[in-house]
Amino acid sequence: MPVDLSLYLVTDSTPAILKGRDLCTVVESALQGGVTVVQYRDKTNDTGVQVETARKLHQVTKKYNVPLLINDRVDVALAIGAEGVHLGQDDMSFIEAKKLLPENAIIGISTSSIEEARKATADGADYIGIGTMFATSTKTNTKSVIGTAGTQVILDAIKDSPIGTVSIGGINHSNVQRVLYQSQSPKKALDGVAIVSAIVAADDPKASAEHFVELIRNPPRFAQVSNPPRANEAEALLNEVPQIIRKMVEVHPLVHNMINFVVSNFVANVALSIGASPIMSPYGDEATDLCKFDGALLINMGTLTSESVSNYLKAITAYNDRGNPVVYDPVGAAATHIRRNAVTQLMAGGYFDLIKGNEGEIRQVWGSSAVQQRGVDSGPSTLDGNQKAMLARDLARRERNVVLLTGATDYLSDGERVIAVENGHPYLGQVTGTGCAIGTISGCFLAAHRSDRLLAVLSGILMYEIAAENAAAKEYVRGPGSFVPSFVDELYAIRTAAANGDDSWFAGRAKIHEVKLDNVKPTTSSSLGFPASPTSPIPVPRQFFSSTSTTRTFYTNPSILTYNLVTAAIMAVTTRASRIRKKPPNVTMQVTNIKPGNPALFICDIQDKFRNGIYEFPNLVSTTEKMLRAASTLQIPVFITTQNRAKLGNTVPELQQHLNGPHIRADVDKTLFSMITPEIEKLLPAPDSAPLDVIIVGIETHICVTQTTLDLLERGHRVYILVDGVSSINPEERGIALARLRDAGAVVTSSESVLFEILGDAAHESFRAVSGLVKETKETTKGALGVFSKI
Ligand SMILES: Cc1ncc(COP(=O)(O)OP(=O)(O)O)c(N)n1
Ligand SMILES: Cc1nc(C(=O)O)sc1CCOP(=O)(O)O
Repeated sequence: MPVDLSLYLVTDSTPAILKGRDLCTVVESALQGGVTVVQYRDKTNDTGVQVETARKLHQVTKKYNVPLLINDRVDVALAIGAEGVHLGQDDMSFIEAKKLLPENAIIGISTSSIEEARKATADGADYIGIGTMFATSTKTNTKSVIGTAGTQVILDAIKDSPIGTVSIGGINHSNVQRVLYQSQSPKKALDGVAIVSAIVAADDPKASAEHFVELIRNPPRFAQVSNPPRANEAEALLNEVPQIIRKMVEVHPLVHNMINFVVSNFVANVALSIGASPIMSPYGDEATDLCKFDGALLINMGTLTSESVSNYLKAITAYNDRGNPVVYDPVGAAATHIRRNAVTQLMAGGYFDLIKGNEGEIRQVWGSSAVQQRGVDSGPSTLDGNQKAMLARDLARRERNVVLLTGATDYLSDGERVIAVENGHPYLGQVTGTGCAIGTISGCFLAAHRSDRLLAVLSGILMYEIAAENAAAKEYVRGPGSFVPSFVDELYAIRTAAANGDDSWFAGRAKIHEVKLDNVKPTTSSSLGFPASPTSPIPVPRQFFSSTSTTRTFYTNPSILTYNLVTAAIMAVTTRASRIRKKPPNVTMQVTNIKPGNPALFICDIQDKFRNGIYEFPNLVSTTEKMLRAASTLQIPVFITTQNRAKLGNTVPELQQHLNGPHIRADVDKTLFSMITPEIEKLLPAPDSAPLDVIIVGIETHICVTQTTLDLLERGHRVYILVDGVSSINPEERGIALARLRDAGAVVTSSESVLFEILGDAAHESFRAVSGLVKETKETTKGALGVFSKI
């Protein structure tokens, strides 16, 4: 039965959301506002009350000719003759529900991965709920937060099916248009959004629903129509650049900079010199007024503080709502946990017309957990030109915006066209703020010319980099110091020439070409949990200086640290262990000082049935519990297996309470001895991504732990076996297995040692929490080491 999913209301009877009001009254008000489907979701009342409430709700929904679906409970749906049900992955299966329900009943299934979506599609579900879009306090035990990027991947995977789709989780008036716009894959879009709190908790559910209807019907103000490709795109663009520069000078746009304090003055001068009007304001609330000048907003997170992200989000919302351009410069995106979290929050919190960064930053935004950035330097480049072009294109395609990946060659893409720019001068890489100023300049051009964002940003880059070349060529410029005033002068000179209609400064100067990627495979995601980046696992040093902002200065509060160019040592350690079963003695291993920079925790078969047989089982459980708690604090992905669960029982109850949360990536029952089952294999990073640092605990050391370790080493991952976290029935087997695995290339270490290696620094944001945990568990740690350290 075709159903209009566009505004799908999911009810909630908890006092925090319903606020003591009558559910039927709230739902009726929402129906008056335009809700198209209602799902009765009741997690608190018992069956009798649910049947009674559902019956009353049904009277209401029937008046509006809107289907009523029942969450989880096929029996309740049958009892009241509801139009259908919504089932989660742990509820009655689709097949069973189909047997019980009338032929034309609507059945929706919750999905959060490609596999679940494909299965629901193949089974014949009417629609899928795709979630969790954004973290939400309405439901805190959701499996994974997948955002627009994850949703897009799922939609793409089922693009050939007519199945209906709705997104759920954290959707409200300020993000609904972005959700619909950014999650759209080329061939399939969402059919609607499912909302709980933004309607049920609203003071006026009718007005809330009406507002949603209005927003859903219209594209966001920042939506772009893509321009048809032209035969000679680079040349066509170049023909337009001078007039775009003239336009920017005439418009005299306001550029609102939320920028790091180190470069603020320089950037303001650059903006003035090109004819724009800069304002530096880190105060989010001010954006409500500032956005009315219809200029651009720049978010540059170079000197992030504990208040920055909330201020940025306020400003982004104000500019997004007004449809004014927002530029994101994720300075030092991969450098620290704080910055990585900030990237996640900001990417989920708003729309960026342009994301601009060096290779390391753009890779972090793409989602690679492999990126290790030192300060805000890009770090050693691991991508060749085509790969950078592809990364810029694929990020722009995914986010439906424009991406500028800066470096000796800049790569600029709107998801279709990719333009490489080779202008600039090495002095730019020697002056603090020259990279940041590109973000500001781009904002000015985006504000002045909105119909083609790629052309706008390209015009800004060319003005900037040609000015740098002109400045460096002056005979009085002897180095970066004298370069700066000359550069500001040259920007001003181009602005003046442009204002006078003189384009001679531009003739023959632009060094750009279009990069054709027709035969290059897109950047792929091996799974939603581990978005792959097109990187090689072994970084190679960069050979050249940056022309723009590959290298930047690392600012931290309160002290300012400066790291210079790309001289950082490369911490590439190759673990090449061969699986002995397959390839006898040809084993090479050069691990010297590896650090678990990309950790994952593997918990192997800690099941009830083994409790009495395994040597020192309680000690093994206490170490595992500590590691699980630390994993939750540090958000380390966790993979769990059980061996033949039906026969040997579940993971022991002591650990169950720690097996929830988005960091729990898999809980798989297996018959294989190795944990690397097909399900888990699919969740591992793609072979061309950076390896994992897998920490293993569990049983038995010489069987499942051994085979898991060998499988991981064979795939190029690094493995850390915790002596105080693995055991066997015969204690002697432990020692033999650990010695063998160490020879094969694994690191045999202790839980405490690995935790402090992950922290690396007492200044780590989680240091207090983890050291507190270590202190709290010191007795059990001592007990475990007492029995397990004698290998
Ligand atoms: C439209 C829609 N999508 C997803 C869900 C979540 O359902 P489920 O996974 O069963 O979780 P609970 O709702 O039971 O907590 C939904 N209810 N509706
Ligand atoms: C019921 C539900 N299911 C989710 C999922 O991710 O499957 S999120 C969710 C709650 C959505 O509530 P709100 O609109 O208030 O954020």
